[in-house]
Amino acid sequence: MTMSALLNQTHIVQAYPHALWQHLDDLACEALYDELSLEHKPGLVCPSSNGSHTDMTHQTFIDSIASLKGYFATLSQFGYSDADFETIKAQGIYQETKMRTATCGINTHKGAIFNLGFICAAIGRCLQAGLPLTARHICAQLVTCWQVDLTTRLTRDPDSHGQKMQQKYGVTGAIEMVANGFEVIEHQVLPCFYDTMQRTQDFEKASMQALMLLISVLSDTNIIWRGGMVQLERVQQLATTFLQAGGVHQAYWRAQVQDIEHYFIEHNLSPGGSADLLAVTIFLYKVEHEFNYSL
Ligand SMILES: CC(C)(COP(=O)(O)OP(=O)(O)OC[C@H]1O[C@@H](n2cnc3c(N)ncnc32)[C@H](O[C@H]2O[C@H](COP(=O)(O)OP(=O)(O)OP(=O)(O)O)[C@@H](O)[C@H]2O)[C@@H]1O)[C@@H](O)C(=O)NCCC(=O)NCCS
Ligand SMILES: Nc1ncnc2[nH]cnc12
Repeated sequence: MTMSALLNQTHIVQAYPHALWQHLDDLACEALYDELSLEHKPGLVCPSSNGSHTDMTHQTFIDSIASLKGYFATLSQFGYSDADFETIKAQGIYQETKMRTATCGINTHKGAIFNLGFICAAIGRCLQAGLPLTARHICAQLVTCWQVDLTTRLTRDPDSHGQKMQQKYGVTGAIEMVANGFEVIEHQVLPCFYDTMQRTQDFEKASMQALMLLISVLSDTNIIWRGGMVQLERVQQLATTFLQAGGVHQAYWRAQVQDIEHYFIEHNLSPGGSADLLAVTIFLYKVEHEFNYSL
């Protein structure tokens, strides 16, 4: 980021704070919408398919995203004003209740409320500290400000699917992902997204390549919940094979993605954690892009 862009960023937060929080809120909701709009996501809800889900549709997700509007602005402001961990947590819990009201009780974006919420709080911290809004700085702020709180002060629900899978198989899940500052996104998935964008200029391809990379490396507790470790390893292998063969850079990549999609549906699997982290990747891309080049 150039010095003039950094000055602009500081100037904007001081001169137009509400416009900035609103802009971040819009970008986060857009990222969720981009994730939802991507077709042929294996096992996930897409515009033309409910994937492996019987209780939610594309409209359920649209309603869910609508219920999230404003939350990301609030979390960014909380980060900027150095709100304490309990305040951030209470807002996340409140937002989960709003989401469930909007979706008639269905869990659409529980993971995203947590992941993207903390990313926004970290963006607020960066703005307060005068740091450029890059993935590196945002992820570093997360670790510095909240790693200890996340690992020691967040009450774990022994009945959640994620915690049950951690107890049973010793895998890490959503809490560790945030507490470790989204290491896998900063160092692998976001660079993969940029690389694919640069090579193809195609947002759909970049999103699919990033999603497949996420599926290949993540201990996605949604997959484990429905299919155990055996299915987690199988789908990680399917995604790895796809990427090693060239991923979306192959001529017939769509046919291969559809084969993977069929496998997920046949085995009733859904990579909900990977979907959330695709939205996080897209959001970081949008933030880096907007704040480094547009201001
Ligand atoms: C802090 C919590 C997120 C605690 O999480 P916990 O460890 O208790 O696990 P879960 O409650 O099971 O939820 C975690 C959600 O995170 C996503 N996820 C899964 N694996 C990973 C991973 N490795 N890394 C990051 N994120 C991951 C995933 O969310 C998505 O899937 C949900 C849809 O799933 P669906 O297939 O419908 O599954 P279910 O309805 O659960 O079951 P079936 O249909 O299969 O029967 C959807 O939410 C996606 O977003 C996991 O679900 C949090 O629970 C918590 O404590 N919240 C309270 C608020 C709070 O403290 N907030 C902090 C401040 S913001
Ligand atoms: N598109 C999607 N389908 C199912 N679960 C999800 N969790 C987050 N996004 C999802």
